[in-house]
Amino acid sequence: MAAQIYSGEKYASRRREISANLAKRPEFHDSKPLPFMTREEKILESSRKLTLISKHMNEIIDPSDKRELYHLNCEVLGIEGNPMALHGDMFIPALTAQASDEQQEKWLSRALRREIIGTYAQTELGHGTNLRKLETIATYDVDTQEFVLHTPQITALKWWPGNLGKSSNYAVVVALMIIKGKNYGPQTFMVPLRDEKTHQPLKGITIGDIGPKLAYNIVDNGFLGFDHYRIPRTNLLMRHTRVEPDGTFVKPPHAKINYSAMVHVRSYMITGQAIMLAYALTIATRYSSVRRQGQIDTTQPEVKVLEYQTQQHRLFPSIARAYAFVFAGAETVRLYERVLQEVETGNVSLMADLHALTSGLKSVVTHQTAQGIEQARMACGGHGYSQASYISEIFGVAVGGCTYEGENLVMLQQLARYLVKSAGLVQAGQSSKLGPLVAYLGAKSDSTSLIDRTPTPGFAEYVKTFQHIARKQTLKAAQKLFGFMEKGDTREVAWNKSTVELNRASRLHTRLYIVEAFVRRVEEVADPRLKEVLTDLLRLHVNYELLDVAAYALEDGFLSSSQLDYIREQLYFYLAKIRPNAVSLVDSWEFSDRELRSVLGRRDGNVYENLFAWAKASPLNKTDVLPSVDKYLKPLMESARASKL
Ligand SMILES: CC/C=C\C/C=C\C/C=C\C/C=C\C=C\C(=O)SCCNC(=O)CCNC(=O)[C@H](O)C(C)(C)COP(=O)(O)OP(=O)(O)OC[C@H]1O[C@@H](n2cnc3c(N)ncnc32)[C@H](O)[C@@H]1OP(=O)(O)O
Ligand SMILES: Cc1cc2nc3c(=O)[nH]c(=O)nc-3n(C[C@H](O)[C@H](O)[C@H](O)COP(=O)(O)OP(=O)(O)OC[C@H]3O[C@@H](n4cnc5c(N)ncnc54)[C@H](O)[C@@H]3O)c2cc1C
Repeated sequence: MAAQIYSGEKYASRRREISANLAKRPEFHDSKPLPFMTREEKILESSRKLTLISKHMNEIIDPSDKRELYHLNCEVLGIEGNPMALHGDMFIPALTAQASDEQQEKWLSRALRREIIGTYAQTELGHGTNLRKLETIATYDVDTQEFVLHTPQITALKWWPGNLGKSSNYAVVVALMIIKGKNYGPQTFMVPLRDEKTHQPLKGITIGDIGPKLAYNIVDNGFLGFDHYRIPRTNLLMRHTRVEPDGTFVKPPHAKINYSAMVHVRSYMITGQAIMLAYALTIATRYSSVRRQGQIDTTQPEVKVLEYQTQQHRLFPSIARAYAFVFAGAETVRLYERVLQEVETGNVSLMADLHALTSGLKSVVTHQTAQGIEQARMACGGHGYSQASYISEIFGVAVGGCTYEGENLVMLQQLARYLVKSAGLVQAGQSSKLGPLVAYLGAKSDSTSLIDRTPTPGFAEYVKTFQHIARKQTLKAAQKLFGFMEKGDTREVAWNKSTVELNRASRLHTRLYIVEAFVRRVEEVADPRLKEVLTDLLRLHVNYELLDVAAYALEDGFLSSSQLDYIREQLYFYLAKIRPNAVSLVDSWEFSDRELRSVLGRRDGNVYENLFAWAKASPLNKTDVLPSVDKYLKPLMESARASKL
């Protein structure tokens, strides 16, 4: 099963080897539990381990293999980030996709050798979503052939970029490019921020950390201001866009080609989110198979809480989603790598499809992941609320994904733009022009769903039902938009009046895609035992997801209430059927205890002993009497006692 999750036996077994190798190297382990450290201690500890990784990486992994590096980072550095997180996630991808060969020789090679540390500085105090209204300006000075970077007002301060505050000495900065008074929109520049020897900020740069966040606090998200700060013309990233010495602008082959670093993260983060969801479910499912509370049969001992149907309903559909997301994530990464290669040859035809797909997936997956993690925390009762479970940190990191790389409701609208265009083609009788991701929009629905109308409905009946729902909502939302426009609204006003419906269409389209990705993967599985378990999980998934969106199919009679009853019964049947395999389904992700960092979710199942040992190690228990008691509480009680006398 691990080979299914990790798209092949090779990487699955490499993960095991890497974990086994690290188990023998105590210097790579957390020196104490992360929840017992201050933010400063965590940053120090993470930097220590980062240095070790840089020194010994070649002994443990093939550093050219992104997935091996990812696993090494998960084991050693964990999810709370590290001082070079953005260096790998965005700085290097931005240089790879946007720097010219010459620029890559100058900077990318140094970045890859970790001679310099970089980040991606785009978002500002006043603007994150609307990139066209960024306020940092890069004005071209033809005389000196330099760009002058400037922060004209407080809202133009860069704000949020990861590792900007304290760790990075370079950044790919996004600024509005002005040449001879003309605004050429957001462009990307390579900008030195700190002296390479002293790490002091360079003259003209104001820089620092933005302070603690909900989670992800090892990362020093930062602020950055420029005071007429000059960089050479050749620091504009010029793989696709160019500015000649005389200020002539040479257009890229696609207007949004400079957004590639964002598309990179959106493509990869689907898998990252699936893994965080699986972390939380591993913890909660293991704990639920140890925790005993209450009885189902009063003549029998107390049961494991995993026997309760409500507990299964709380956890198992999310287990299915974690599998679905990791399968969909593998597809987005493949498409991203393909598009990256095609763009190199000047073919930008798939950029819009990739953008639409990743915008929708990013939004749906992060939202459902956060929901699933929070349910997993609640499924652990009181102990879920303790940081010993580590689920609160997993939640905090994962839920950030709803905001970063494009706020979810905004990104759903990006997909909606694509869907509306596709609906326009259908309306114009040009369905043959629809791309493969939306070809179903041009098909005709059956009059009713065939679920429950054939002896054992296959996945095709479910897929057709999801297609019907997504198609109906897309065409309806597009019709609403077109209707407002016909009545005289501008497109923008009409769009704003239709966005709740449009975003619904985007979610339904994306959920259909996720179901299809799951079906595609299960169909490929050859091993019959594995296929049976995955088929059960997929059946749980399709029934659960369909129930969740059934209102759309009930309202036009595509599904009847008796079919809905059938779907509910199927769901309950598969909850029970999956129960014996539940722990194996989470164990199949093969997370080591070190990677999971959860006292509650350890493989040995000694929950109570481990919790007690953890509590005893809490910094507060170092002394029996805290200074706060000596200083305040004792005098308070003493004076209360004295006044009573
Ligand atoms: C490897 C990593 C693995 C795991 C990660 C795990 C953890 C990560 C941990 C922490 C976080 C790390 C980093 C976080 C970083 C950041 O957050 S960086 C900042 C990200 N910011 C955003 O995402 C901003 C969101 N806004 C936008 O993207 C854009 O402004 C916009 C909303 C898309 C609108 O852009 P714009 O105004 O320029 O465009 P429109 O006029 O609305 O649209 C014009 C047409 O362009 C098309 N378009 C837009 N973007 C793209 C694209 N990227 N590719 C292709 N096409 C694009 C758009 O669809 C329109 O097309 P049309 O409909 O045909 O006109
Ligand atoms: C953990 C974390 C890490 C980050 N790392 C980086 C980084 O490394 N580099 C970087 O540059 N940035 C980074 N960011 C910033 C992040 O990308 C932005 O916060 C994000 O893109 C959202 O933009 P915003 O903050 O401007 O939100 P806003 O756009 O202000 O959103 C506020 C509300 O307005 C709504 N809204 C906005 N526009 C529209 C619209 N057109 N239609 C309908 N509703 C709208 C949103 O849906 C939301 O409800 C990070 C953020 C976080 C939380």
